[in-house]
Formats: sequence, structure tokens, C-alpha cells
Amino acid sequence: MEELEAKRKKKSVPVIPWMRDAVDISLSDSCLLDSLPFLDPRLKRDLHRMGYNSLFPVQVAVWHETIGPGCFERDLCINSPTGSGKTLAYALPILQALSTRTIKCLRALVVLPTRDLAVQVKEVFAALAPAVGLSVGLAVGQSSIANEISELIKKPTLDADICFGTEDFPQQFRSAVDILVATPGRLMDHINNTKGFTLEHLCYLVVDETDRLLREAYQSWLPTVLKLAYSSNQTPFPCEDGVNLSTFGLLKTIRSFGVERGFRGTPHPRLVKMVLSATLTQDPSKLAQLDLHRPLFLTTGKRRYQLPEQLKSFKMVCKSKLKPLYLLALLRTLQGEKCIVFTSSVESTHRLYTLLNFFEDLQVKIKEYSRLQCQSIRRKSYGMTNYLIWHTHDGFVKRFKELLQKADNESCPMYSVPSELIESFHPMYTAALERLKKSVESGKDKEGKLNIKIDRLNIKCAGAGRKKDKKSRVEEQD
Ligand SMILES: Nc1ncnc2c1ncn2[C@@H]1O[C@H](COP(=O)(O)OP(=O)(O)OP(=O)(O)O)[C@@H](O)[C@H]1O
Repeated sequence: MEELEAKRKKKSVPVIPWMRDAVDISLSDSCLLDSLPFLDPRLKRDLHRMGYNSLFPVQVAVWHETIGPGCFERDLCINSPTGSGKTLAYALPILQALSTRTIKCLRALVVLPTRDLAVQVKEVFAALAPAVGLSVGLAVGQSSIANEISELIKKPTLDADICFGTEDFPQQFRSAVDILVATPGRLMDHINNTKGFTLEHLCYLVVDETDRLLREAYQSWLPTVLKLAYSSNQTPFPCEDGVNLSTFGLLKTIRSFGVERGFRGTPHPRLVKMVLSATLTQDPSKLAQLDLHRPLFLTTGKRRYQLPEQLKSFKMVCKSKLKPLYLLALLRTLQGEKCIVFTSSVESTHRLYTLLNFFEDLQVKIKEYSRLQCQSIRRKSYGMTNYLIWHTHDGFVKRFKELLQKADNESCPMYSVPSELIESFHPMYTAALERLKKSVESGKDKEGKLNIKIDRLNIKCAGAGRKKDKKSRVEEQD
């Protein structure tokens, strides 16, 4: 009965009508840049320069809905797996659409839930924007608010040929960027406190990782952004609880004073929204918050991950207690290649990083990358990597299989490391653990990141040869 119910749920069609009438992204083929209609030659040149010679299916599908006749008539909801190229899918049409703008003001806002994601997205925009004379800003709290403001807002010297209205013109500040990539918290800081920061000219709003952003209110950033963006063309928008527009007195903008040439008297373009996710919610109440206009749903179906075609994946199965040894052997066999090792928690990352650094003769340069490091250090670690290795806890075999299923990649051959090689690491491993223990005991790990877990490391060490006590066995299940 339960099984039947589960099957029924799996097959259930979306309750939202426009979701039933979806565009299937997988029906789009990759498209060579040279065959892509309407692409600005300057963008094409820079895409080639970046080594992009064709667009991925999701990028082609979005391009067809956003460029050319009937462009941006509908808001887009894009459901496409991680790694499928969603960033360029929205960045390229926005850059192309803004490439003809004459006056700089904030016209596109991309919101992401985390600083790291926002930094990556900003880099994609920044690689292409200069080709068409556009500037991109970042509001994520990476630098001080003062630095950020100086990047985003500039005091203009008033150009003689700008057509002013008859009203007093108190504005001294103008946007220094055409496109802003932001996290919700810092965005709200600028909305509430940064003089001259305005969303009044906003034409494009991208909500990336939509599910995550809709799950949390993040200071009501979404109703606030919509209200502010709509307010410039007097679109009625119901005031959400807790959003008091009177607090945005600073947001009188140059548009409302009739400064921007060509805008006066012409209807304000609709605020176009693109919302993206690898697992887009089908919950009508959640999606309603986005106030989508005739939404068009582009989807690849339920698949959550997409692995690059060139990526080869292998699995190594070993007893939990032997994982560090297998990892060492693997690192040795991959010597010279760059790797990322994922672990299941920040603490595990720090433990493993510290442990690996106690191995003599490993001849591998190791960097730690987790939220324990500050942003600048994390950024330096980018680009170090080619390989992905997954190293995580015991329930993993099942989860790994599920993950491969989600990625449509169920055939994952075994990777074998000679057992002699693993054995040969035993003495080195025991010595490293000893050194680690001494280091913790002598208080060298000043931040205390290891203290709580050190006995767990000892257990794993003991697991390689010694008998375990009850506590150890319980902890090893973790
Ligand atoms: N047209 C293209 N040609 C070659 N590489 C591309 C192209 N588009 C994107 N890529 C690369 O593919 C990778 C995945 O792209 P991207 O990060 O945009 O995917 P995504 O769907 O946004 O993933 P996520 O959900 O993790 O954000 C990136 O390394 C990007 O540089």
C-alpha cells in the first residue's frame, strides 16, 4: 500500500497548470556559438576566448526564450541539474539585452543564498560584461560595507547634456554598476542604509538556488525587492507583513526625478524574472511569493545532478576504519594530479587536513577549504583542483548509489589500489596520528578545532589494529 502511494506520488503531475506545460530542456541540443542567432559578436569573441565554443542545452533553451522576437515576454522558471550551466544560461541573455544601454544604472540583480555562490556567479558576469561596456558589482559582505558602497555607488559630476526635470534634484549618487550579484542579507543592508542605492531601474531579477532562497525569509528581501522594483511603474503590489516602505525614504531615485534621458514618458519595461534551481519547488504558495508573470517552465525533469560527459567516476569500498589509509594510497597513486576531497562536516575537513599535514614524505600540498577559513583564503584555494574524491561516513555506500542514480550514472567501476600499497602506509599513518595527538596535547591547535574529536581519530587509529572499546564502536557509527 505504502509502495503504491510512493509510486503514485512519484508519478504525480504538478498541481500548478503552467508547470504541466513545460519546455523539455533535454530536447534542446548544444549549439555552436557561430550558429547562435542574434549573439553580439563582442560576446561571441569573449566566449571563444574563454574556451566556450558552444552553448549547453539549458543555455540554448533559455536563449531561445529570451532573445529575438517575443523576447522576455514571460518570466522563466528553470529547473536544471547542478553543473548543467545555468549561470551562463541567464548571464548571457542579460548581458546581450543590456549591451545597448546608454546610461549606467542598476538594471539587473542576481540573488544567491551564499557568498561563495555569489562570487562564482559574479566572475562569470565579470568575464563577459566589459566586452559590451557593462560593469558588475558584488554585494556579499566580502569587504567592508564602505568598500562595497564605493564599488557600487559613485558621486557623478553632472554632465551638461543630461536633461534634468523641473523638480529640485537632490540626487548626488548614481550606480557604478549595471548588474549586481548579491546575497540577501547584504542586499538588504544596501537597500536600508546605502544612500543612492536604488532598484528603481531594475529590469531583470534572477533568483538562483530559488528553493533555498524561498525556504528562508532572509529579512523579507523578496517582497522588499519586488515592491521597490515595482514602485517605479506604480504596479500595485500587496504590502507584506514587516515590509514598511516608509523606511526606504532614501530610495528616491534619479528615475523618479526624470533625469534619465529617454525614459521620461515612455512606459517602464516590465521587471523580468528568471528563477532557477536544480530542484525547483512545486509548492504553489512558495512560488506565489515570486509573483511570476505568465511563467514558462523549462525543465530537465527530476534529475538533480549532471556530471560533465568527460568526467570519469570510480568507487572505492573499504572499511570505515581504513578510509584514511585508502585515501593516502589514492593520493599517492594520483600524485601530481590536483584533487578535491569532500568530507561530511567542517570538523572532518579540519581533522583530515591536520592529519594529512602530519604525514612526512607525502609530497602533496594540501589546503583546507571550509567555512573555518576566511573568504580570501578560500578564494585562493579555487582553481587548485581537477579531481573529485568523495570521502565520507559509513552510510555512504547507500547514499552514493542514490547520488549516482540521481546523476543517471549507475555504472561506476571500482578503483583498485594495491593492498601492499595500503599496508605500506600503516606505519606512516600511526606515526602521523601520534604527532597529531602530541600537537593537540601541547595546545598547538590553539583554535581548539580538534580537541573535541581527537579521541575519534585515535579510535580510527586503533581500528587499524587494536581492539575497540564500546564507546569507540558507538562513535565510529557516526
Ligand atoms: N557553454 C559552455 N561551454 C563550456 N563550459 C561551460 C559552458 N557553460 C558552463 N560551462 C562550465 O560548466 C560548469 C558548470 O556551470 P555552472 O556552474 O554554471 O552550472 P550550474 O548549473 O549553474 O551549476 P550549479 O547548480 O552548481 O550552480 C562551469 O565550470 C562552467 O564554467
